[in-house]
Amino acid sequence: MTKRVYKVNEVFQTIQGEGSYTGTPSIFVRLQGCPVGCSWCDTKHTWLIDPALQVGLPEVMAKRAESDYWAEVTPEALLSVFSERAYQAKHVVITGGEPCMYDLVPLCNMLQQHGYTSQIETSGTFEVRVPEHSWVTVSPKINMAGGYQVLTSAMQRANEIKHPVAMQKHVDELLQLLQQTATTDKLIYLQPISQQKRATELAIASCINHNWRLSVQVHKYLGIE
Ligand SMILES: C[S@@+](CC[C@H](N)C(=O)[O-])C[C@H]1O[C@@H](n2cnc3c(N)ncnc32)[C@H](O)[C@@H]1O
Ligand SMILES: Nc1nc2[nH]cc(C(=O)O)c2c(=O)[nH]1
Ligand code: SF4
Ligand SMILES: [Mg+2]
Repeated sequence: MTKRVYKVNEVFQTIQGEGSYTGTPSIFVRLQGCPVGCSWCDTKHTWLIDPALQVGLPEVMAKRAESDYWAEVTPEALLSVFSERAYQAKHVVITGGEPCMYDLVPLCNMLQQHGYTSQIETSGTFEVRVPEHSWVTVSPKINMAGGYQVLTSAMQRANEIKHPVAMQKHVDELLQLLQQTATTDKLIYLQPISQQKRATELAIASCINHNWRLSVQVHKYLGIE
């Protein structure tokens, strides 16, 4: 039987700042662990699962800053926290770390049973184990140092593809991946890496050129989580 327990780094309510749900009040559940190793990753504190850094859910909920502490949490305990905190958002974004290291089916089904929609933010380097009703955002990490490859099945399951870019090489890699995986029917977003001016200009020009969409990490411009 699937073990219904997840290693959680943080839980918070904010506005979704990326992709097609941008602007949607959302509860973020950030899972611990990612082996992909993107040099520009903005959540490096989620990479390692250090057994010495396991704490309880109350300690995770009490965090005031990013840290690599994590807690083992069941879907039921997460729902209790949502109601204790009186969260109003009905959309739950499961991110990480790399959330697809986990079987997300029990969590997403439980959320749906309680009236929440779910969205997964994934690199597409693990099999995507989610129910059909979950919205899947694949942010492909092409030929990362760790040897991680984007799975064709993840590209096929995606509802949207959101590709971080800083250089023309990143745009070319995306074009090649879309061709290789015969991806023609997805929403495609380019997301400038770390709000750099040149990355943003490149993303704007490439979006216009290819008729893709722009995603600018709105939360970082607003200074919110
Ligand atoms: C931190 S990742 C976690 C989920 C999953 N590991 C992934 O990569 O999709 C969430 C999103 O942030 C993007 N991201 C991470 N660091 C970024 C940065 N410095 N600038 C722009 N986007 C970034 C990722 O590409 C991904 O779309
Ligand atoms: N506001 C907000 N929107 C986000 N969209 C994706 C995020 C992520 O880290 O996966 C993220 C995040 O960390 N904050
Ligand atoms: S796959 Fe996602 S969490 Fe992992 S290193 Fe890359 S951006 Fe960060
Ligand atoms: Mg983020």
